[in-house]
Amino acid sequence: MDISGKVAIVTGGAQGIGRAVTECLLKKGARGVTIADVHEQKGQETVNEFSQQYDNERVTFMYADVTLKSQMEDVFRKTKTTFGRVDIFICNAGICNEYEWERMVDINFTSTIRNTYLAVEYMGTKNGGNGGVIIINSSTAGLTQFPVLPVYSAAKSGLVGFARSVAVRQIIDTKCSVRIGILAGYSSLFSSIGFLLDIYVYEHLTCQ
Ligand SMILES: NC(=O)c1ccc[n+]([C@@H]2O[C@H](COP(=O)([O-])OP(=O)(O)OC[C@H]3O[C@@H](n4cnc5c(N)ncnc54)[C@H](O)[C@@H]3O)[C@@H](O)[C@H]2O)c1
Ligand SMILES: CC[C@@H](O)/C=C/C=C\C[C@@H](O)/C=C/C=C/C=C\[C@@H](O)CCCC(=O)O
Repeated sequence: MDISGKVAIVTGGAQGIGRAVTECLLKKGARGVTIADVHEQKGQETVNEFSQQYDNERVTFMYADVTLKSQMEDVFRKTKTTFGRVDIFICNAGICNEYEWERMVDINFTSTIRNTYLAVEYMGTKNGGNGGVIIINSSTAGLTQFPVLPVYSAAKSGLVGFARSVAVRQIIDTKCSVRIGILAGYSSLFSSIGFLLDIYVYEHLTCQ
Protein backbone atom coordinates (compact mmCIF):
# COMPACT_ATOMS: atom_id res chain seq x y z
CA MET A 1 0.00 0.00 0.00
CA ASP A 2 1.27 3.48 -0.83
CA ILE A 3 1.28 5.34 2.50
CA SER A 4 2.20 8.77 1.20
CA GLY A 5 -0.47 11.36 1.96
CA LYS A 6 -2.49 8.90 4.02
CA VAL A 7 -3.92 9.60 7.48
CA ALA A 8 -3.79 6.97 10.22
CA ILE A 9 -5.01 6.34 13.74
CA VAL A 10 -2.88 4.04 15.91
CA THR A 11 -4.31 2.82 19.20
CA GLY A 12 -1.72 2.00 21.85
CA GLY A 13 0.85 3.99 19.90
CA ALA A 14 2.54 5.57 22.91
CA GLN A 15 5.03 2.72 23.17
CA GLY A 16 5.96 -0.74 21.90
CA ILE A 17 4.61 -2.06 18.61
CA GLY A 18 2.16 0.84 18.15
CA ARG A 19 4.99 3.34 18.51
CA ALA A 20 7.08 1.44 15.96
CA VAL A 21 4.15 1.30 13.52
CA THR A 22 3.60 5.05 13.97
CA GLU A 23 7.23 5.74 13.11
CA CYS A 24 7.03 3.45 10.11
CA LEU A 25 3.94 5.30 8.82
CA LEU A 26 5.71 8.66 9.25
CA LYS A 27 8.84 7.39 7.49
CA LYS A 28 6.72 6.15 4.61
CA GLY A 29 5.18 9.57 4.12
CA ALA A 30 1.88 9.51 6.02
CA ARG A 31 0.32 12.98 6.05
CA GLY A 32 -0.89 12.56 9.62
CA VAL A 33 -0.95 10.04 12.45
CA THR A 34 -3.03 10.25 15.63
CA ILE A 35 -1.78 8.19 18.54
CA ALA A 36 -4.70 7.22 20.78
CA ASP A 37 -3.56 5.89 24.12
CA VAL A 38 -4.23 6.02 27.86
CA HIS A 39 -0.55 6.51 28.68
CA GLU A 40 -0.49 10.30 28.52
CA GLN A 41 3.14 10.83 29.49
CA LYS A 42 4.57 8.22 27.11
CA GLY A 43 2.21 9.42 24.37
CA GLN A 44 3.39 13.01 24.69
CA GLU A 45 7.03 11.95 24.81
CA THR A 46 6.61 9.88 21.65
CA VAL A 47 4.86 12.72 19.84
CA ASN A 48 7.53 15.21 20.92
CA GLU A 49 10.28 12.94 19.66
CA PHE A 50 8.58 12.19 16.33
CA SER A 51 7.62 15.85 15.86
CA GLN A 52 11.30 16.80 15.99
CA GLN A 53 12.36 13.97 13.74
CA TYR A 54 9.59 14.13 11.15
CA ASP A 55 7.52 17.35 11.31
CA ASN A 56 5.34 18.47 14.15
CA GLU A 57 2.32 18.97 11.93
CA ARG A 58 2.16 15.27 11.12
CA VAL A 59 1.76 13.50 14.45
CA THR A 60 -0.55 14.12 17.36
CA PHE A 61 -1.50 12.48 20.66
CA MET A 62 -5.00 12.05 22.03
CA TYR A 63 -5.83 10.58 25.39
CA ALA A 64 -8.36 7.84 24.64
CA ASP A 65 -9.37 4.62 26.30
CA VAL A 66 -10.25 2.12 23.57
CA THR A 67 -13.01 0.67 25.76
CA LEU A 68 -14.91 3.97 25.77
CA LYS A 69 -16.95 4.54 22.64
CA SER A 70 -17.30 8.29 23.13
CA GLN A 71 -13.54 8.78 23.46
CA MET A 72 -12.87 6.74 20.33
CA GLU A 73 -15.55 8.68 18.43
CA ASP A 74 -13.70 11.82 19.46
CA VAL A 75 -10.46 10.39 18.08
CA PHE A 76 -12.01 9.70 14.66
CA ARG A 77 -13.83 13.04 14.57
CA LYS A 78 -10.77 15.11 15.55
CA THR A 79 -8.43 13.22 13.25
CA LYS A 80 -10.74 13.95 10.36
CA THR A 81 -10.96 17.62 11.33
CA THR A 82 -7.19 17.98 11.82
CA PHE A 83 -5.94 16.01 8.81
CA GLY A 84 -8.99 16.06 6.54
CA ARG A 85 -9.52 12.30 6.26
CA VAL A 86 -8.91 8.89 7.84
CA ASP A 87 -7.44 6.09 5.69
CA ILE A 88 -5.78 3.62 8.06
CA PHE A 89 -6.85 2.30 11.44
CA ILE A 90 -4.25 0.31 13.38
CA CYS A 91 -6.17 -1.42 16.14
CA ASN A 92 -3.21 -2.31 18.32
CA ALA A 93 -3.85 -1.37 21.98
CA GLY A 94 -3.78 -4.38 24.23
CA ILE A 95 -2.90 -5.68 27.65
CA CYS A 96 -1.67 -9.01 28.90
CA ASN A 97 -2.97 -9.67 32.40
CA GLU A 98 -4.75 -12.89 33.31
CA TYR A 99 -5.50 -11.48 36.80
CA GLU A 100 -7.71 -8.85 35.19
CA TRP A 101 -9.08 -11.14 32.52
CA GLU A 102 -12.48 -9.44 32.13
CA ARG A 103 -10.83 -6.09 31.47
CA MET A 104 -8.40 -7.83 29.13
CA VAL A 105 -11.30 -9.26 27.11
CA ASP A 106 -12.84 -5.81 27.00
CA ILE A 107 -9.67 -4.12 25.75
CA ASN A 108 -8.23 -6.85 23.52
CA PHE A 109 -11.46 -8.25 22.06
CA THR A 110 -14.75 -6.38 22.60
CA SER A 111 -13.31 -2.91 22.01
CA THR A 112 -11.43 -4.04 18.93
CA ILE A 113 -14.70 -5.13 17.35
CA ARG A 114 -16.54 -1.96 18.38
CA ASN A 115 -13.74 0.24 17.08
CA THR A 116 -13.49 -1.70 13.82
CA TYR A 117 -17.15 -0.92 13.14
CA LEU A 118 -16.48 2.70 14.08
CA ALA A 119 -13.56 2.82 11.63
CA VAL A 120 -15.77 1.45 8.85
CA GLU A 121 -18.31 4.16 9.64
CA TYR A 122 -15.67 6.90 9.28
CA MET A 123 -13.55 5.51 6.43
CA GLY A 124 -16.22 3.73 4.39
CA THR A 125 -17.39 5.16 1.09
CA LYS A 126 -20.97 4.48 2.17
CA ASN A 127 -20.78 7.49 4.50
CA GLY A 128 -18.67 9.74 2.31
CA GLY A 129 -15.24 8.41 3.34
CA ASN A 130 -12.46 7.45 0.93
CA GLY A 131 -12.25 3.79 1.90
CA GLY A 132 -9.21 2.44 3.71
CA VAL A 133 -7.48 -0.30 5.62
CA ILE A 134 -7.98 -1.69 9.12
CA ILE A 135 -5.22 -3.72 10.73
CA ILE A 136 -6.10 -5.69 13.86
CA ASN A 137 -3.16 -6.68 16.02
CA SER A 138 -3.86 -10.22 17.21
CA SER A 139 -1.02 -12.59 18.11
CA THR A 140 0.42 -16.01 17.43
CA ALA A 141 -1.43 -16.83 20.65
CA GLY A 142 -4.60 -16.37 18.58
CA LEU A 143 -3.52 -19.08 16.15
CA THR A 144 -2.44 -21.71 18.65
CA GLN A 145 -2.76 -22.66 22.30
CA PHE A 146 -0.88 -20.66 24.89
CA PRO A 147 -1.20 -22.54 28.19
CA VAL A 148 0.11 -19.78 30.47
CA LEU A 149 -2.22 -17.14 28.99
CA PRO A 150 -5.56 -18.85 28.31
CA VAL A 151 -7.80 -15.77 28.27
CA TYR A 152 -5.27 -13.71 26.32
CA SER A 153 -5.12 -16.54 23.80
CA ALA A 154 -8.94 -16.79 23.66
CA ALA A 155 -9.34 -13.06 23.04
CA LYS A 156 -6.69 -13.06 20.33
CA SER A 157 -8.28 -16.17 18.72
CA GLY A 158 -11.59 -14.34 18.69
CA LEU A 159 -10.01 -11.51 16.73
CA VAL A 160 -8.68 -13.92 14.13
CA GLY A 161 -12.16 -15.44 13.73
CA PHE A 162 -13.74 -12.00 13.47
CA ALA A 163 -11.28 -10.59 10.92
CA ARG A 164 -11.28 -13.74 8.79
CA SER A 165 -15.07 -13.87 8.70
CA VAL A 166 -15.43 -10.20 7.83
CA ALA A 167 -12.73 -10.50 5.16
CA VAL A 168 -14.14 -13.66 3.59
CA ARG A 169 -17.64 -12.24 3.32
CA GLN A 170 -16.18 -9.12 1.70
CA ILE A 171 -18.98 -7.00 3.12
CA ILE A 172 -16.93 -4.01 4.01
CA ASP A 173 -14.70 -4.22 0.91
CA THR A 174 -17.49 -4.24 -1.60
CA LYS A 175 -19.89 -1.90 0.13
CA CYS A 176 -17.45 0.48 1.78
CA SER A 177 -14.01 -0.04 0.14
CA VAL A 178 -12.47 -0.87 3.48
CA ARG A 179 -10.05 -3.81 3.67
CA ILE A 180 -9.27 -5.64 6.89
CA GLY A 181 -6.06 -7.44 7.82
CA ILE A 182 -4.72 -9.20 10.85
CA LEU A 183 -1.26 -9.29 12.43
CA ALA A 184 -0.24 -12.33 14.42
CA GLY A 185 3.21 -11.71 15.84
CA TYR A 186 5.30 -13.91 18.10
CA SER A 187 7.25 -12.72 21.14
CA SER A 188 10.66 -12.64 22.69
CA LEU A 189 9.31 -11.99 26.19
CA PHE A 190 8.47 -15.53 27.20
CA SER A 191 11.35 -16.18 29.54
CA SER A 192 10.17 -13.37 31.85
CA ILE A 193 6.37 -13.24 31.53
CA GLY A 194 5.83 -16.99 31.13
CA PHE A 195 6.96 -17.71 34.66
CA LEU A 196 5.02 -14.85 36.27
CA LEU A 197 1.72 -15.44 34.52
CA ASP A 198 1.73 -19.18 35.06
CA ILE A 199 1.13 -18.48 38.74
CA TYR A 200 -2.43 -17.28 38.04
CA VAL A 201 -3.28 -20.31 35.96
CA TYR A 202 -1.78 -22.56 38.61
CA GLU A 203 -3.86 -20.89 41.34
CA HIS A 204 -7.14 -21.00 39.44
CA LEU A 205 -7.12 -24.02 37.21
CA THR A 206 -5.51 -26.70 39.33
CA CYS A 207 -7.32 -28.65 42.03
CA GLN A 208 -4.45 -29.34 44.37
N1 LIG B 1 4.92 -7.68 22.39
C1 LIG B 1 4.70 -8.82 21.79
O1 LIG B 1 5.54 -9.70 21.81
C2 LIG B 1 3.40 -9.06 21.08
C3 LIG B 1 3.28 -10.21 20.24
C4 LIG B 1 2.10 -10.39 19.55
C5 LIG B 1 1.06 -9.48 19.66
N2 LIG B 1 1.18 -8.41 20.48
C6 LIG B 1 0.07 -7.47 20.57
O2 LIG B 1 0.52 -6.22 20.09
C7 LIG B 1 -0.17 -5.16 20.74
C8 LIG B 1 0.83 -4.17 21.35
O3 LIG B 1 1.69 -4.87 22.21
P1 LIG B 1 3.00 -4.22 22.84
O4 LIG B 1 3.92 -5.32 23.18
O5 LIG B 1 3.47 -3.10 21.98
O6 LIG B 1 2.39 -3.68 24.21
P2 LIG B 1 2.80 -2.41 25.10
O7 LIG B 1 2.33 -2.72 26.48
O8 LIG B 1 4.22 -2.06 24.91
O9 LIG B 1 1.92 -1.23 24.47
C9 LIG B 1 0.52 -1.27 24.55
C10 LIG B 1 -0.01 0.14 24.52
O10 LIG B 1 -1.43 0.05 24.61
C11 LIG B 1 -1.87 1.07 25.51
N3 LIG B 1 -3.16 0.70 26.09
C12 LIG B 1 -3.43 -0.26 27.00
N4 LIG B 1 -4.71 -0.25 27.33
C13 LIG B 1 -5.29 0.74 26.62
C14 LIG B 1 -6.61 1.25 26.54
N5 LIG B 1 -7.61 0.75 27.27
N6 LIG B 1 -6.85 2.26 25.68
C15 LIG B 1 -5.85 2.81 24.94
N7 LIG B 1 -4.58 2.38 25.00
C16 LIG B 1 -4.31 1.35 25.82
C17 LIG B 1 -0.77 1.15 26.56
O11 LIG B 1 -0.82 2.38 27.28
C18 LIG B 1 0.47 1.00 25.70
O12 LIG B 1 0.94 2.24 25.24
C19 LIG B 1 -1.06 -5.83 21.80
O13 LIG B 1 -2.37 -5.93 21.29
C20 LIG B 1 -0.44 -7.19 21.98
O14 LIG B 1 -1.37 -8.14 22.41
C21 LIG B 1 2.34 -8.17 21.18
C1 LIG C 1 -0.03 -6.50 25.52
C2 LIG C 1 1.28 -6.45 26.13
C3 LIG C 1 2.33 -7.25 25.39
O1 LIG C 1 3.58 -6.66 25.55
C4 LIG C 1 2.30 -8.62 25.84
C5 LIG C 1 2.44 -9.63 25.03
C6 LIG C 1 2.24 -10.98 25.51
C7 LIG C 1 2.37 -12.06 24.79
C8 LIG C 1 2.92 -12.08 23.42
C9 LIG C 1 1.99 -12.81 22.57
O2 LIG C 1 1.11 -11.97 21.89
C10 LIG C 1 2.64 -13.81 21.68
C11 LIG C 1 2.28 -15.08 21.87
C12 LIG C 1 2.67 -16.19 21.08
C13 LIG C 1 2.37 -17.45 21.46
C14 LIG C 1 2.63 -18.59 20.66
C15 LIG C 1 2.56 -19.83 21.08
C16 LIG C 1 2.71 -20.31 22.50
O3 LIG C 1 2.06 -21.53 22.67
C17 LIG C 1 4.17 -20.46 22.81
C18 LIG C 1 4.38 -20.73 24.28
C19 LIG C 1 5.85 -20.59 24.60
C20 LIG C 1 6.14 -20.84 26.04
O4 LIG C 1 5.27 -21.34 26.77
O5 LIG C 1 7.27 -20.59 26.44
